[in-house]
Amino acid sequence: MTTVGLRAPGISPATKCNTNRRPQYHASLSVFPLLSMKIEKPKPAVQTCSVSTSKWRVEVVGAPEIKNRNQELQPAPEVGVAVFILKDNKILFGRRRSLYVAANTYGLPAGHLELGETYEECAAREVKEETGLDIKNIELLTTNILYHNATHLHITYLRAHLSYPNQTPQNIEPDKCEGWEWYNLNNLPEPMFGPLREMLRGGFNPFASYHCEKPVLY
Ligand SMILES: Nc1nc2c([nH]c(=O)n2[C@H]2C[C@H](O)[C@@H](COP(=O)(O)OP(=O)(O)OP(=O)(O)O)O2)c(=O)[nH]1
Repeated sequence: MTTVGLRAPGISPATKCNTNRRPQYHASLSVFPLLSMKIEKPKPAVQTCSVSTSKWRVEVVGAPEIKNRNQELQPAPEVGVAVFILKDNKILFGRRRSLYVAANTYGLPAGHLELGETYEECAAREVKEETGLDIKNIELLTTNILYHNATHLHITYLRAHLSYPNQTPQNIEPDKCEGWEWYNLNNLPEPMFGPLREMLRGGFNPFASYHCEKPVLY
């Protein structure tokens, strides 16, 4: 297991990320075809919930800092998404204005999950709200766990393509973002949101194929 240091702007000091996490979900029943024939899988009672299991899952360790603070704690972790929108060989980035986390850094369209939403639905909604773009082929990539001051974030990264290739991004929330631009993977904008930079500089390629399982919650 390799553990590397991670110091990210906007993220608590003395953070570390584990870049070699094992997938947390087991092989699907299709690995055992005979067995799977005998087991009648129950149908999901609720909508499928998707969880990424890629090796690029990053855990930014800072939990003690949060646990040891008795005040100002949030009642529960925040759950959100960030979306790599891919066009030809480019990715859409925007520079955030001064907000609490990720202030003044370049990042992806992102936002928090609303009650009852899947990650994919959240991705499509946040992208539309922030850029005006419609997206398709929405796929899970990985989840990062971040601790920042009193905040505990679970951010799932997805990727998607434009529904209509001629669409151009609009800066729909100018109070939050300076504007959106396409960047090549070998010419990424700086300063970039720390955990995102760690992934990309560490070799994560949002264009590549990754094996992401989609377990069903019953
Ligand atoms: N903007 C952005 N945030 C990211 C990225 N990666 C990542 O982990 N985050 C985290 C930090 C943010 O606190 C969190 C949610 O994004 P956000 O702060 O832009 O959310 P928002 O205000 O637009 O959304 P909402 O609360 O209105 O739903 O996601 C990224 O690439 N871009």
